[in-house]
Amino acid sequence: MMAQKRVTVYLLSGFLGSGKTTLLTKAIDHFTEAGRKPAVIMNEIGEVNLDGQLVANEVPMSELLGGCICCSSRGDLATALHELVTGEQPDLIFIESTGIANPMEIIDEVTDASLIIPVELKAVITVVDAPQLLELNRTSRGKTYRLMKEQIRCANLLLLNKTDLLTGTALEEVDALVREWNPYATNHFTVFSQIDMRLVEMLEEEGREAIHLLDEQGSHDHEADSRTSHEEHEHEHDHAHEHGSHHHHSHSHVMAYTHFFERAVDSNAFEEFVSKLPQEVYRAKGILSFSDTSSRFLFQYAYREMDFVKITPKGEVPDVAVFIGENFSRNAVRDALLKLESMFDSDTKS
Ligand SMILES: Nc1nc2c(ncn2[C@@H]2O[C@H](COP(=O)(O)OP(=O)(O)OP(=O)(O)O)[C@@H](O)[C@H]2O)c(=O)[nH]1
Repeated sequence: MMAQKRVTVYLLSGFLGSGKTTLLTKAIDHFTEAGRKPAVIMNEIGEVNLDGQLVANEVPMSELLGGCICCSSRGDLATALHELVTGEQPDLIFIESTGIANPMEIIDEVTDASLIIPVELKAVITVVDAPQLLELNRTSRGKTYRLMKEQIRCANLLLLNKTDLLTGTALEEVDALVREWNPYATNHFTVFSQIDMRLVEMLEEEGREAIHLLDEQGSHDHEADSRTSHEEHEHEHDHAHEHGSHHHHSHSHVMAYTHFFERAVDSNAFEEFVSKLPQEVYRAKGILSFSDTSSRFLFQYAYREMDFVKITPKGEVPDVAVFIGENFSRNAVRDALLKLESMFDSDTKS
């Protein structure tokens, strides 16, 4: 069966007060004007949603208040996603996490949800409070600093925000620091989170192999999606530095690839594929039908261990697997899975 249309999910990450809500309101305006329907999941540590006041009333919004998504009971976020998708049929959903959230936990929860709800996490956008990061880097390097590092590391797109408060050399310093932590994302200096929203649109297109959106304008330099070797990255990285470019685009820093199976695959062949996953893929999960078993299985993979549990999903759930990692080739994983699917051309069980 063809996979049903998925609602794009973007995770907005960044420390307290970095400029996430400022970005969110701009993104909502942009997508609404472009004729698309955005929805929002707001997570606040406090009991009231103040940021929500800044979002236009007609934008469907789900509020998770009184705690951080990453520590609250698992399932709240999935419930919110489910309600928005079924009740509002949005085209895209922005999740604004609290500034203290560990993004990996949220990525994990959204990708878990994507196994049973038609959503797909397309990218993590992290807003960095550039002056604060610089300050912490020079002084304490404590817990906040480490959290900011986590938020930066898992981003596909990085906004180095509040640059109006920094001088030229400080900008270079913060840019170098962030690049060291995450050479694969694109960095953009921003004031009041002002960026070209086509960069956000491009993240959505990426999964569909349409990565040349901005290339048509001739203004940006993209690496091909299939470039995966470390050397090439290093080269590109150095190259970008030589030219002092702040537009280092890399599309291999994929934090999630979602594969929808069109047919059942052989269980042994699948196991072998999983055992050979590159080590950059550190997490995977899925719901699968195998050509050689009668039951469906929930598949889990973490720290190079895999696990299969028989399940009977409730409702219509497609065969799907999500791969999470840093800097792995989405194409390589996809091609290997397509090959598994075509192993038994006569077997069309789904
Ligand atoms: N000077 C300066 N202030 C900014 C910039 N971007 C945002 N701000 C201000 O910083 C404050 C926090 O911005 P928000 O967008 O609410 O930040 P947030 O990340 O959503 O904050 P939390 O929801 O508390 O995590 C607001 O007063 C913004 O007006 C910037 O580029 N420069």
